[in-house]
Amino acid sequence: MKLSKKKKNKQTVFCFNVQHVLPKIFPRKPRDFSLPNSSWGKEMMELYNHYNRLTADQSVYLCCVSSGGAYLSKIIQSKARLFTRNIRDPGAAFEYVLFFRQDKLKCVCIFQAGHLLEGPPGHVHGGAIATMIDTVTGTHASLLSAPVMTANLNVNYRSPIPLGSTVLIESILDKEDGRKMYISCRVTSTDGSKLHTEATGNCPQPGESSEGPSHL
Ligand SMILES: CCCCCCCCCC(=O)SCCNC(=O)CCNC(=O)[C@H](O)C(C)(C)COP(=O)(O)OP(=O)(O)OC[C@H]1O[C@@H](n2cnc3c(N)ncnc32)[C@H](O)[C@@H]1OP(=O)(O)O
Repeated sequence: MKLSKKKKNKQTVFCFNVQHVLPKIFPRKPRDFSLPNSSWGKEMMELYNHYNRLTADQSVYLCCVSSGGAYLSKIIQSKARLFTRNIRDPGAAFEYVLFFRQDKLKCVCIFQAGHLLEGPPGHVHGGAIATMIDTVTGTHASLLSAPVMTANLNVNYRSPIPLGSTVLIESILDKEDGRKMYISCRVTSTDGSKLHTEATGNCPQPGESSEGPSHL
């Protein structure tokens, strides 16, 4: 898989952009969702600025995963959106920005959970948390190797995440075994003092005979 690095708004951007990689499959114009918007709270902005500064030394990259697409019918293709980016109202759902720390082979995601992600009253839905974990681990494994599919994801919810709050989602590579990447992930408060969720996942590159995204 080809990844490109480019300078953008003084950031070094690790452009994990399906539009760039797969122009035939994802033909629509990409849109960058990783830039700050008016919905971002103070914590989200401070953390973004912190990691953004680190991009200057080229060991940290901002990962832009923007609009997606589909390889099915033209109708689906024209309507498809990357799940985590499909609600256009800023701040309503998944506000996140993902950085890849090449120095530590680690991904750090700053995630602000919007009001449409409610599960238990006042707190974030477990499926929304798993979605973000899957996004981080899947992107991480793909950056380290080639496009992967999540085969297995184990999630342990340790403490609820208040709706509207900002959390850190950090993933590390535990083990690589052939085309399987074992990634673990922790969701914590931004100061790291509170553990919200832990997860482990196995993300293999699909085999040639797989129905998975050999198209990726
Ligand atoms: C580009 C934008 C990116 C944005 C980031 C978003 C990331 C989102 C990630 C996802 O949500 S992916 C969608 C959810 N996942 C799926 O739909 C996957 C469905 N499953 C499959 O397509 C296939 O089962 C899969 C590609 C995962 C594997 O099929 P293959 O035919 O390629 O391989 P195979 O079945 O031989 O398994 C490969 C290895 O993985 C192991 N494996 C397979 N399924 C497993 C499982 N469930 N648990 C543990 N290990 C598993 C399997 O044992 C084997 O180990 P060994 O090589 O040691 O023999």
